[in-house]
Order: sequence, then structure tokens, then C-alpha cells
Amino acid sequence: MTLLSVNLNAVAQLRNRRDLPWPSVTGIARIVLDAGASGITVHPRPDERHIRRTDVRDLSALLRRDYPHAEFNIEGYPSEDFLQLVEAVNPEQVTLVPDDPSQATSDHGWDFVRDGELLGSVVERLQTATRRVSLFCDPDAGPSGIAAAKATGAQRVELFTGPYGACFDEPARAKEELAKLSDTCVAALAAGLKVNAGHDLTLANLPAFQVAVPGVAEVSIGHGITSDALLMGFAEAVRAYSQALEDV
Ligand SMILES: CC(=O)[C@@H](O)[C@H](O)COP(=O)(O)O
Ligand SMILES: NCC(=O)COP(=O)(O)O
Repeated sequence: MTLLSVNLNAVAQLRNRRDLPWPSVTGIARIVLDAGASGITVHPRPDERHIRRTDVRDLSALLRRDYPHAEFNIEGYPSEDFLQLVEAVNPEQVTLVPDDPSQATSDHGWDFVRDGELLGSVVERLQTATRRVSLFCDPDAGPSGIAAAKATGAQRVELFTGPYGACFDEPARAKEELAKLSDTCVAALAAGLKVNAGHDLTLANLPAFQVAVPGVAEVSIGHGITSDALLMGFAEAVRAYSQALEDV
């Protein structure tokens, strides 16, 4: 079964609109884990526009104390600051992403051949018996990219599903994107790597992805699930507020 790790970046971004502690990132993490998700993902960015360093520490404390079986996955570019945060918090998984600090969101995977030396040294530093490293991977990395990813020593790759999500409503293009993801997934599994996936996965595009790309260990989903949580929960919230007004 593919595990679900819920990304809380969007929740933190909503919280950061005001100098208020809600929606609470740890509070939503509790709801997510109580509802059956297997883990929490965050991607703290250097400008702290959504997840703050304090959120990373608070989430880690919550998981350790109340959800010892949940997995904490921290994503980011391996700057010295990021590496020190990971070492301090010691999550179960670190996903290295080749993001420039000015990027709006993640939009590509690593060039494993060009960046192999950097990645190898980071993997050596971060990967332990209890902490695995996963590398963000373009859908068309293919067997040669996967061989270079494997050579870094990382235990997993995370397939970048953004291009698939972006063209899901154009069946011919979506089929092409799924074929690339499938080829890369097959190559990774054959090389002995486990495979994660994420970016722009939604309730609508997930089933076709699962059929076309079997064997994925974990998906991390944030934007889509947060949007659906609003859609599924807004009517209930309005009823509660209306009731509060009627009660006076
Ligand atoms: C690594 C990745 O796939 C991204 O989805 C990322 O975690 C999302 O980051 P933002 O929430 O900052 O767009
Ligand atoms: N690694 C992908 C992730 O954590 C969430 O991406 P998205 O669902 O917010 O696009």
C-alpha cells in the first residue's frame, strides 16, 4: 500500500497571514494523523514564508511525544542551515530538492550526474540507521539518471509529479507523463531504490497515477489536500457559525 504523508506548507501559509497562532500547524497535524495519514511533510524555505523553523521543531516534538509511529519528512535544498536543522530534529526522512531560494515552488528534480558529488557528501552526512535520504527526481530521469542517483547512496527517490498534475485534463499529454514516471519508477525499483512521489497530486489525478505507476512507497500531498479540506469543511464551519449567532 502507498503511504500518505500530508504536507502542511499551505496550512502554515494561511496561518502566516496574520500574527496569530491559527490555524495551528501542530493542531492540523494531529487531525491529519488521527485521520490515518502515515506522516507529515514540511518544506521549510529560507524566507519562512510558510513553515518556520519553530514549526519544524514543534512538529518533531509532537510526533515524538504523541505519534511515535508517524514519519516526519523534511524537504529542502541542502544548505548548511538546512542540514543543521535536520540534524537537530532528526526526522525519519529528508528529501533533498534542488530549489533556488527565490523559486515560487519546486519545479524540477536533481541532475544526478552533475550534482552527484554534492549529493553523495550530503547523503553520507545525513543518512543514518534511522534517517533515510530521498532525492527529488525528474519524471524523465530514466535508467541513466537513476544509476547516478543510486551511486549517491540515497535510499529513495521522489518522483516529481508536477508535469503530470499540470496536464491531467489533457488525456494524451497525461498519458505521456505517466509513461515517463512509470519508466523512471521501474528503473528505480530495479536499482533497489524505493520510490516516493509528489507535487500537484490530487484526489482526481491520484487514481490514474497509482494504476500507471505501481510500487510507490509514499506520496506527499499538500496543496490539493488542503484545498479539498476547505471544500469539504466550509459548509460545516458556516453551519457552526450560523448556529452560534442563533444561540444568542
Ligand atoms: C518538493 C516538492 O515537491 C514540493 O511540492 C514542495 O514540498 C512544495 O513546496 P511549496 O509548498 O513551497 O510549494
Ligand atoms: N513532495 C511534494 C509535497 O510535499 C507536496 O506537494 P503539493 O501537493 O503541495 O504540490
